[in-house]
Amino acid sequence: MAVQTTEKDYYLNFVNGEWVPSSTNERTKNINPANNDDLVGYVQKSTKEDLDQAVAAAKAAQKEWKNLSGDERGKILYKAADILESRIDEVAETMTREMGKTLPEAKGETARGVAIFRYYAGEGMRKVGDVIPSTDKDAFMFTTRVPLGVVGVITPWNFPVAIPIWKAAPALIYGNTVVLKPATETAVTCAKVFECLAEAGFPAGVVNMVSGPGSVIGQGLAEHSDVNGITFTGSNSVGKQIGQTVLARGGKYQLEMGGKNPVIVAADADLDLAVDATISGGFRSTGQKCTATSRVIVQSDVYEAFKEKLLTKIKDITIGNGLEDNVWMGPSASENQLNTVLSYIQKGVEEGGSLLLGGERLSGETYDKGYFVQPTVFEGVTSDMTIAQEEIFGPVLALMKVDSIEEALDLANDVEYGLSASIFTTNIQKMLSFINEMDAGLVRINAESAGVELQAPFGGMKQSSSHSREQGQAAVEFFTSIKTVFVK
Ligand SMILES: NC(=O)C1=CN([C@@H]2O[C@H](COP(=O)(O)OP(=O)(O)OC[C@H]3O[C@@H](n4cnc5c(N)ncnc54)[C@H](O)[C@@H]3O)[C@@H](O)[C@H]2O)C=CC1
Ligand SMILES: O=C(O)CCC(=O)C(=O)O
Repeated sequence: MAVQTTEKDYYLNFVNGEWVPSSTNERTKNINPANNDDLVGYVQKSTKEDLDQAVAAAKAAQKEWKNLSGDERGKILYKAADILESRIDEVAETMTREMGKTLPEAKGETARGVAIFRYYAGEGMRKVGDVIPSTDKDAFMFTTRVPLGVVGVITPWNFPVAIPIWKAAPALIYGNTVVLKPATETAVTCAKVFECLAEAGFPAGVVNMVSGPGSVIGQGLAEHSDVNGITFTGSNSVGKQIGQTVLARGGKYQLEMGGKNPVIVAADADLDLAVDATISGGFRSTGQKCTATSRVIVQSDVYEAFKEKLLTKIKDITIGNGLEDNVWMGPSASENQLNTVLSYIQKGVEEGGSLLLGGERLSGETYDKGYFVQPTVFEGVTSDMTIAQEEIFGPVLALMKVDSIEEALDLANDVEYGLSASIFTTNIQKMLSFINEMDAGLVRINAESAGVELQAPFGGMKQSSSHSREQGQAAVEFFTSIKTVFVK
């Protein structure tokens, strides 16, 4: 196996079992968003020609790969898990340097990647179909599943290890081959995951990675007639464009997009628990999760008490370079993302929200070379304001006061998204109303809005997804087709 770099800090594409530069040899420089003097590495700025080579390799490898037994494919996934586990510290440190989340979070995410590999490795030994009684007494009818073929995987920068793995691992175990386009912002971290895949011994062409601009490599994958399915996580606008492109050529697609996730705090809630979960859900990963809490809907009886506890605790948050001990929140992942967050904050003020805390870019010696923003809390936010409707992807909470749980539920549902939602209450009737009435793919009771478990289905309602689900057993629905067999 060729080594992954031609020079220190240069990361190549992985195509047909080899590490290769892009055909133009152009690169993008990735720096640490906590300290822009820190160079993380250079990644390939690939072209359509590079992509075509990867797709051709994946297509050529697919038949032999699908004809292995599930157990044989699973053994390679187990090996990938072991290799990633042995490199957890290095991969996590790269993640922290490349996109800013704190080292404990990055380690947790890498460990989750290991567990996802193992979960899907085990899938190779599980049932693939059902026996269905035929109306003909002499016939035998059953279902089996077949892979799609070549799967294009387009991933974002906010979970640079877990998302590529939770899409690629099920694709592979069910017999598909993969061409993955990582977000450029975190393509070094993804290259390290691919080093693990390269070492695990996948046959040439089964897994490929091509980095480069979304408009060229992402759009190129969506348009490619030899790519049978596209799985995407990222922004709503790009997701919809991909969906339309793939649909137009009759391919299969799966989109996981934004969220505008509420937490409801009922009058009977354990307020300390609700405060901790709101902070964790809203500010971990600097608010850059599609499952992040962004709207906090509080019953008026406990509004002032909740607000006081929340603001007191937020003031204790330590902000800085996520590699340092005792730092709880890192920077925004890029200058672009920081500017997006600051512009939403400005809009919040202009549209009449009251800024209770934060709202500024952090400055001073620790912060000037990075993209740090203060944890920010608004109150007096109404549903018609931009910060109550659009995904911010930053550490910004909007407090909204309501008189009843019915009003809270109406407000919680009054957005175009429906990914995740939480309620804090000790009352069983309120829990049940919330479970029934909340339009979200993930509803959580007395727990923060983020917190996806790899063995459970994950995906959103309304504009948050293509109405499909990924992870857990649900993944089989996207990555395979059912074949109904009738034997007589
Ligand atoms: N649902 C989620 O988990 C995520 C949501 N977002 C949201 O999107 C906003 C913007 O973040 P971006 O990184 O710009 O997201 P994005 O949607 O532009 O990027 C996601 C992936 O799509 C690729 N891509 C970009 N343009 C493409 C195109 N025309 N065709 C095909 N692929 C394309 C990107 O290179 C990346 O790999 C964030 O502020 C956040 O609100 C971003 C990342 C993850
Ligand atoms: O909350 C999580 O663990 C997953 C979030 C996610 O899928 C995302 O932000 O893209």
